[in-house]
Amino acid sequence: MIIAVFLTTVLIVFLIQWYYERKKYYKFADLIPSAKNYGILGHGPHFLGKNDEGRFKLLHDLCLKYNHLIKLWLGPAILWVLVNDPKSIQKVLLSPVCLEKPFFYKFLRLDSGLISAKYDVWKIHRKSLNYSFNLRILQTFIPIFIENAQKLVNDLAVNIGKTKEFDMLAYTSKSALNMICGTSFGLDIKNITMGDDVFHALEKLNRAISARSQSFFLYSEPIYRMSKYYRDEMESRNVCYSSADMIIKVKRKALEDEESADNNDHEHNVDTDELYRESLERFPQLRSLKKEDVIDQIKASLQKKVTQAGDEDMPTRKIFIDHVICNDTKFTDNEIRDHVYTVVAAGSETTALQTAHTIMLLATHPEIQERVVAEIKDVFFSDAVEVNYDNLVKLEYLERVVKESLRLCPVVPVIGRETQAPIKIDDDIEIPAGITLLINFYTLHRRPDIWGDDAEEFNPDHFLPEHVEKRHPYSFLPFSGGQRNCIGYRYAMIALKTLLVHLLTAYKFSSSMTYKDLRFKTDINLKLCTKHLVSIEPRN
Ligand code: HEM
Repeated sequence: MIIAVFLTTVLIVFLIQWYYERKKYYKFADLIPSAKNYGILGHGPHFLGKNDEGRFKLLHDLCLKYNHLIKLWLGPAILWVLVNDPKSIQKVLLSPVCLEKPFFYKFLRLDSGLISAKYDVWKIHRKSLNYSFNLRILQTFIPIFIENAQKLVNDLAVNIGKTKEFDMLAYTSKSALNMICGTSFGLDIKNITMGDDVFHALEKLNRAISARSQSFFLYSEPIYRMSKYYRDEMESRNVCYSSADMIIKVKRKALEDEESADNNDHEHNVDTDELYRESLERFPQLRSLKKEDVIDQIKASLQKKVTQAGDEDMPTRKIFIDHVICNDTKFTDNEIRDHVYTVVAAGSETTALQTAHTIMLLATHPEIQERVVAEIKDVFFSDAVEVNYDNLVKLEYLERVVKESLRLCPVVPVIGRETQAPIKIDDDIEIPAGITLLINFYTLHRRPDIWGDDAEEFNPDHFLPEHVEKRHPYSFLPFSGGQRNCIGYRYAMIALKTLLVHLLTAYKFSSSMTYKDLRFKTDINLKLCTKHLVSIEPRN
């Protein structure tokens, strides 16, 4: 009895102390506005009973209304601060104390993948992987983008003349996955057994992770493990991991074969007797050494020269997979797997969705579609004009169309950061360490005070240079900003433009849907609530 009273008293004292400490720590939050707070339930009841679309819309409306900062309590203990205006967003994204990702990125279970890695791991890996995304490497990908774009055009041909509309995303998804395999892994998807199964596994995995991040109760690992989502996640993860492992195995073998072929060539091509004679002529002092020793020295120095030449060239030479598995990076097997999986997950669905969203915008705006096509015809006026980087840069209107699509449909609509030290957002508010900050790009891109009265309209002229220069540079952030921005942003822009040039040259896209029918929801990425329904007619 005495023990029970004692333990209860200790627990009560502990809870009171915890409550006051927490109150003191979160005092800053009193200065941040919010919608009605339901005490111990926080702001949860606002979101209750809403579907994915409703929750996303509510978040958008709240961020528009509280256009500087807004707080959201998820129950009594979890606080999120949404940072909404370009000036504050710039402060956060450029701050060295906001490079950490919040707890929910752990749900991805990719400890070394760039998206979710802890800051200390991320900074080493990002520096190393930047090499694989430099412009010189990306330009060498254009033939692979073209090959995939032509295949996409051919695949779509079955829909010519059909009255029933088809789902554009189903086609772009496979194409984007093939592109990543071809470019980042140097693989031809036909030669490996990665296809529909990986594609469906990635979708299922995204659904499970997204369901977890949107349900406060599933944050607890033991509770989540009892849910259907956990089983789905593990099943899909196995499929993705075995494909990643296979990619690594195939590439390791190819690199080993290449290396031994190089060595053999090298040994076969070198006439050591000839070199021995030459060396003795140039360096008579070598005559005092044994012939075998001299030849060994010659071979060693030749090998060194080959390696050094390779190293000099290293930053521009290696595609992603060769870079992560080569010995220079010293990545462990688990790290390599996380990187491979991250690039598939981060690079394929984003490119697929953005292409499909852009096609929907053009299908619902025929006059803009015709203007892009006219520009493409101007630049590629004959079959002899190549689709290469320089010619893609000439497509200024297409560039504005792609940017407008990224503005209205940023496929990564919301990101998170965690403060590692206090950060002053404005004169009144200093946010302490350990707080989760969210940035909602979808809302930022639709603020009428930044984009004007036609903020909700699809108007590529929002990106005319005279309009761009009047806006705050952090008003448009589809690829995020600062050091932890999207490593693949140039890749994505080149891939998108190459796909669109081929699609729009081959077909005229139309849809029975109107622009107003395009409603959005988010799981991890920004999705349409409906399918991307279009029909096509061949262009001549
Ligand atoms: C339209 C296409 C794309 C969009 C809109 C996009 C957007 C973004 C955004 C907003 C982030 C920041 C995420 C965060 O902080 O939580 C990000 C990160 C990342 N993206 Fe992309 N992305 C696209 C395509 C790609 C492609 C094609 C690749 C790879 C080939 C890629 C690889 C990555 C990686 C690895 C990160 C993590 C970077 C880091 O933290 O260092 N993305 N992306």
